[in-house]
Amino acid sequence: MVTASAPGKVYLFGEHAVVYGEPAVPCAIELRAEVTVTQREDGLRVQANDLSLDGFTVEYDGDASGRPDIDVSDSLVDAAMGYVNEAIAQVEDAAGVEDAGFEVQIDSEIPLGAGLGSSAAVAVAAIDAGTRELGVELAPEEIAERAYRVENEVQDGQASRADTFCSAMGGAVRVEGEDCRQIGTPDLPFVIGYDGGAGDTGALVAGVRELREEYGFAADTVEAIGDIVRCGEQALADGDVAELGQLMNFNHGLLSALGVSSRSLDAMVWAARNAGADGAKLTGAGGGGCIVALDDSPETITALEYTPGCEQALRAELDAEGVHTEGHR
Ligand SMILES: Nc1ncnc2c1ncn2[C@@H]1O[C@H](COP(=O)(O)OP(=O)(O)O)[C@@H](O)[C@H]1O
Ligand SMILES: C[C@@](O)(CCOP(=O)(O)O)CC(=O)O
Ligand SMILES: [Mg+2]
Repeated sequence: MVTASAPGKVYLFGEHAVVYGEPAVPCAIELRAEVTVTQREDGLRVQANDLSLDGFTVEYDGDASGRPDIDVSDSLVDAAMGYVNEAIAQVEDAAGVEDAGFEVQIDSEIPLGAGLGSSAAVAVAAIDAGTRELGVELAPEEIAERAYRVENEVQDGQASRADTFCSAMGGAVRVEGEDCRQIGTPDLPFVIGYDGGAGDTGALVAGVRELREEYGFAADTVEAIGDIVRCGEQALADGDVAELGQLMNFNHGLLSALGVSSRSLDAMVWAARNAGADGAKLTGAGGGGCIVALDDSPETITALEYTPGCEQALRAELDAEGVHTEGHR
């Protein structure tokens, strides 16, 4: 039995545009997904207590159909189970085995589909735990690359390496295409506002792709997000938190123009700004879920808690720890 954990993340800048080769800067946060993998005689058995479909907690055996016995559409089931199933396929590929039997248990502090990278954290931790259970030890960079393949597969060939590299390595990272590196940052206190909702990453990415193909100015908007990231790198190097906040605000406006914000995300962004945060933007795919604010005032959490549509507000520290095992017996 091996347990591994990996962190979620917030995007300082660059989500969506990173899918088209622009740079992005995600930062790992101290909310983690823990995955325990145990070899078993036959088949795959998954226990995911935080994942519910149609009100049912998901627990499934990889029987002939490979599907849990619940009354929801195939596409919803595929979306829910895809990350774990593909991660196990990567484990088998890395270890050079076929049809290994596994019991997989997932315990996660990261809300699902909320832009905090739960899918990447689960994929990264599952690959680390699964390969170690088979006696294979992968470098974090290889775990990141294999977890990227998981996201790319589940998101229909539309994923960047940003979430998975960040989750595997920890800290702040810069990702541009295949160029992935860790970067230093000044002390960045984050406040997260969560509306209790979720967005469908694959569908939101596809929506941006269509806009980008249809309108030149949407393609320009994606490029402009890349320009913001390039300015942001200088602000990070200078430790200029006020400038970082300003750039986050601009980035949110451009994401909104690309159609991936929502009423509750906008409300939380404005509440944080009005309470004195240096800047605020949605994080991740959008549609619903979380905003991240660069917090300069203790009032920001309270202001968010009183914002209609906000279900939870919390402080989140940068997590320097990427994927690691919790115990190996
Ligand atoms: N605790 C969990 N247990 C099982 N699957 C999970 C868990 N957390 C995330 N996932 C998988 O990740 C998907 C959400 O990923 P995604 O839509 O990319 O949103 P995000 O990465 O922003 O949380 C879920 O539908 C599920 O397949
Ligand atoms: C929209 C995107 O840039 C980030 C998605 O993040 P999340 O899954 O919503 O946490 C997609 C990607 O980079 O693969
Ligand atoms: Mg995701």
